[in-house]
Amino acid sequence: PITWPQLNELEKQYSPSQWSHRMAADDVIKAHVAALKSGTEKARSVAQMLLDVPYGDGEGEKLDVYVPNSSSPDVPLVIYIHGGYWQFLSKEESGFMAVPLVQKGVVVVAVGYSIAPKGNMDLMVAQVRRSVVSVIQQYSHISGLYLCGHSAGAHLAAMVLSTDWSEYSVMPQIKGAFLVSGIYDLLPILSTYVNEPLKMTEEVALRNSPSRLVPQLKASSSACEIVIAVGQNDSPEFRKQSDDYFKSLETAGLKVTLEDIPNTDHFNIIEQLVDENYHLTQVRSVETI
Ligand SMILES: N[C@@H](CC(=O)c1ccccc1NC=O)C(=O)O
Repeated sequence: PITWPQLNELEKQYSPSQWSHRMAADDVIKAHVAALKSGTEKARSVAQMLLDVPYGDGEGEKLDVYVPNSSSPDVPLVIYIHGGYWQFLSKEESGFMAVPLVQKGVVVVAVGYSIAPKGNMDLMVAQVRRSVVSVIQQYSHISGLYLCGHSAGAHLAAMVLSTDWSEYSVMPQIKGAFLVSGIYDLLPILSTYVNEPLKMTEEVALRNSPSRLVPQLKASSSACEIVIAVGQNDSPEFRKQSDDYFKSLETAGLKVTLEDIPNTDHFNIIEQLVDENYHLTQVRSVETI
């Protein structure tokens, strides 16, 4: 069980489990992990897949591909980047949203990356960027590439959109990005418990904050349709992170919308993507197909 040190106000703002209206903090995290696990088991029982496909030489550099049965080559592909504060979770419980997508003929890729303390922020950002390059090299025939990330994964997805691809062998054209309950400015978490395993310096936090890379995003991803989603019951600070990032992207002239999802918290906002009738699943399907 997770023990709660005294949290100061900022740390409480950055403790998503403290804000759920459904359950106590420990229970909401347990329920979240259980939902992700059972959803991924279900996806693995219904979809064809390729597990542990390497995208680099590093130990954690593997991804899982969930493939639709109707194998037309010209299909959309969604890369899902899991959350967990850059220190929890893995691709092993990140195939949960594959079911409604695979049924609609979409390929879903769950990316693994080296969480802290093994990995650090620079490495995780470099890994997800390389995973995207590897996917388009292997699936060059796809009709469109989409990114979806939750929480820390939304941060990493925003960093992918903000990549200067000139140092890479290909220039990914990402058609849509679905950023769910993310953190886009890393400076506020520097002084919190979240940074204990990450050990970010201010310099690291600055260069890995999507909020400071909007000009690069505009240069690399100006055609991308971006949806920023946040839960009604996310903390005020999390809601502000989404709101501020939305405003800067909008001001920069990007194609971006902000979805404020009623009756959801930081955890069930993404868990419910297993449900094809859920509002966000519908939004995402419209974006994707
Ligand atoms: N201390 C954090 C823990 C947390 O965010 C978390 C823990 C386990 C698995 C996932 C998590 N967060 C988001 O995906 C919290 O208060 O929610």
